[in-house]
Amino acid sequence: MYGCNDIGFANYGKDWRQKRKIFVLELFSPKMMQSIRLIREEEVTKLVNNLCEEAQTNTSDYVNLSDMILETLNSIICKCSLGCNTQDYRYESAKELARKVIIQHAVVTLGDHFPWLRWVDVLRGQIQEFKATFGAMDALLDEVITKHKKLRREIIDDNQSNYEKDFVDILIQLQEDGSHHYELSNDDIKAIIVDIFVAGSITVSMTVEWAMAELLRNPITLKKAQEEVRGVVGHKPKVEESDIKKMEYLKCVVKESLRLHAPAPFLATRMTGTNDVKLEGFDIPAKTLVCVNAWAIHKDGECWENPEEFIPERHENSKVNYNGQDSQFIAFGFGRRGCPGMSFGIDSAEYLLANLLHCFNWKIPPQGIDMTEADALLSSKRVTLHLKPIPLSFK
Ligand code: HEM
Repeated sequence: MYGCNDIGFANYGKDWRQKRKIFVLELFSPKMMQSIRLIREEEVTKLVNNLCEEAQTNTSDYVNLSDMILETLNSIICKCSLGCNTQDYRYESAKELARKVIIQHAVVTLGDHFPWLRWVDVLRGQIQEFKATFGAMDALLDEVITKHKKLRREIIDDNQSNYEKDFVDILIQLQEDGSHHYELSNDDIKAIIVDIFVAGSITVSMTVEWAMAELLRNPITLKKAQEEVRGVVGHKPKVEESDIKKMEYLKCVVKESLRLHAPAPFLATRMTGTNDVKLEGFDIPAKTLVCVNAWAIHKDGECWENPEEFIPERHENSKVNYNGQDSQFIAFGFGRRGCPGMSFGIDSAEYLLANLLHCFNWKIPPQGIDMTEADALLSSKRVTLHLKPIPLSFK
């Protein structure tokens, strides 16, 4: 999309550096993180309320928790990016399109492996489907940018400086001010927003989904995590963001979920430098494209004891952290290409999981939980997670 003019698919260079700088310094600045936190709290409260309602109205049914978590993340990302409220028709279309873009990004077609067989993808209608989704997303974002620019002019004319900005507002402001000595086109703005849609919601929702699945299969671990969360939150009906820093075990649960089920199993491909290198007995010629398999590294018996087992305790007092400096744990990648949405991703996963553990007890369906991974670019669950929520009373 947009000629790979985004962050995730762009080659190294000035363009990529500038966009990444904008992403980190402007969109996820400490000030923006504050308004993102409020949006997150609002959407997670909505999820908790919906689950309570489901539990009361459909007493015999198991809810599709995977879908409900993804819906919550999509709402958070759409609100942060476009700022539209739930009454706005664009909000629903944006959420639906974001869902389609995510699914289609993860599809590997025959033509991706064998470019001369691209015509088969055309015959199957896949290319037309991708183009239709891209066209609809592009048109929607054009409309969003036009409306935001109009509103911005009215706000400037009225001398109001203190209005709540979303990501599109910030990008338009940078475009008009020429900040960072960089000319941001409308296509650049759209490409950055699509990156956030694609990378921001499914990765986090998969982390929470796998964590819930693992916990429900490990009752002792579940009990330990729930006792910690409930001990910290007490009789309050929901978890506050500030509670999370006291939940050491919950943090280990999220980390272990990311180890065992890294949402992005393959990192961005890298090219080795201009010299040949020798690594672990292998000769790697200069300028070789290298594909790093985080999934395999996270399950390597030389790095991890009982690598296939879900053991959050292994992270207690461990020096291995998220920043990719320890090559055995690279869920967010490493180096200059490492994930710029890491803090947002971890905070969101921890906050969502804490609320699910605090507000409900959970029941597994009679057929159990299928832990098979889907065969795709993202290691999602092949079968969505269905559970029955049993709400707790905090009166
Ligand atoms: C649990 C959540 C997440 C995980 C596990 C994750 C994982 C990753 C990984 C493995 C990469 C490739 C890094 C590399 O090759 O070294 C990446 C890149 C990226 N991620 Fe994330 N991510 C998460 C959340 C997010 C969020 C919330 C956003 C945005 C809101 C985001 C935006 C990006 C972008 C833009 C890139 C491309 C960076 C570049 O190429 O310079 N990610 N992510």
